[in-house]
Amino acid sequence: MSLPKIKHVRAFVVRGGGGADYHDQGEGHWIDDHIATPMARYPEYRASRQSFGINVLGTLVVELEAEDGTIGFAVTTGGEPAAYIVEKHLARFLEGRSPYEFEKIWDQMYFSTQYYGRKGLVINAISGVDLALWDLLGKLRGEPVYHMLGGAVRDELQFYATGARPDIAKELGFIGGKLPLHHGPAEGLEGLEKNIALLADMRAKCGDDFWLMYDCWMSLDLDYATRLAHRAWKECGLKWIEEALSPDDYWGYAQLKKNAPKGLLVTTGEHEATRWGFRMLMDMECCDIIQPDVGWCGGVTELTKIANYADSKGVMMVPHGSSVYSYHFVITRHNSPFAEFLMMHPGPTEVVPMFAPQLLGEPVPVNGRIRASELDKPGFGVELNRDIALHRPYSR
Ligand SMILES: C[C@H](O)[C@H](O)[C@@H](O)[C@@H](O)C(=O)O
Ligand SMILES: [Mg+2]
Repeated sequence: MSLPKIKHVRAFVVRGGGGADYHDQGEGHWIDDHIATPMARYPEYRASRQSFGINVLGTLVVELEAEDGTIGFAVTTGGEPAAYIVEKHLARFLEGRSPYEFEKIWDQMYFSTQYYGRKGLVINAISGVDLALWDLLGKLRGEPVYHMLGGAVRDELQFYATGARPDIAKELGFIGGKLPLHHGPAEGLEGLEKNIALLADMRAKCGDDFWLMYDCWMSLDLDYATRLAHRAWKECGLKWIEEALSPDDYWGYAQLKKNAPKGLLVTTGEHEATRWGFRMLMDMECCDIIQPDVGWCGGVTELTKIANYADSKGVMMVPHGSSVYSYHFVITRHNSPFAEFLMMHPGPTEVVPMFAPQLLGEPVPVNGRIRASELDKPGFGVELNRDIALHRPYSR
């Protein structure tokens, strides 16, 4: 069965914030409210992650048009530099090729950029192209991506919620709430006590059975992470400590996993990339759960390799919140028993689509769940909102 070949590759950026670069939010949003980061050692960059540029890249939209006019697309984080890489470097490996050649296309995109890529922005760009390719495949075949990945292993997805209000997440039916950590080592013991006090307050509001997690966004050192882990677990029943250390500190994570109290899970991976990076995390026994972002780790083609290796080692794989791009994957995996939902409402006091306004038809959890049948649309089941300000900086 042959399919129309890929005719055009286009890379757009979106002006006006929000969307796939979900840290690009307005004033007063919980996601930019004094959250601990590696830059918090500089007081001038402590109050807001936007102050040091967390939102500097912006959204990348990759669009693939087949010979018959069918379009597949995807969004991820990358903005103009990623658009340059797509148009000037990666497009040559797609135009004139069959969408079925996603393995060879991925291989050529990765190894042709290896001399300057391997992680970060380049792999974000490759991920965006790969996701658009899977969307195009599904649109051409009239199949949802999850069918092409092997079909659902359960009837529904269940979600934990990331945001500043786990108490509200519980009322909305989520299975857990992941809080952003607010204070890192630069704020000393006083900051640690504030971290514990906030968690204790949420534990009192949520009761003993509701999962509570801390997301540390790479902000800690091993000693602080060890102390936080023990106190948060013992005093507040923390379920997991996430991304405590620098993604490059595999040795630190391996030691943190040894230091952590039995019963507390150590998780990381959203800023890791490719099968090789995740093999390092798993072979060095750095964590209990790997958390790749399918828009940053290499796309579906690479996440399949990462997830299979995790499955063979008995490691859970719960992707970092990436909307439909992770939902279609998680529903097909036994070692992905639940998924993340990033609460993009400013409070957050209500459930709103993650990649709004860019995606039309984006499903959202109801009572903390999305039924597999809601994903039964071709490709990733969403359409690009063409009323937004799309700009193609490197048109050819
Ligand atoms: C809430 C965290 O600080 C990040 O903003 C979040 O995007 C990421 O770490 C996550 O796990 O959702
Ligand atoms: Mg995280």
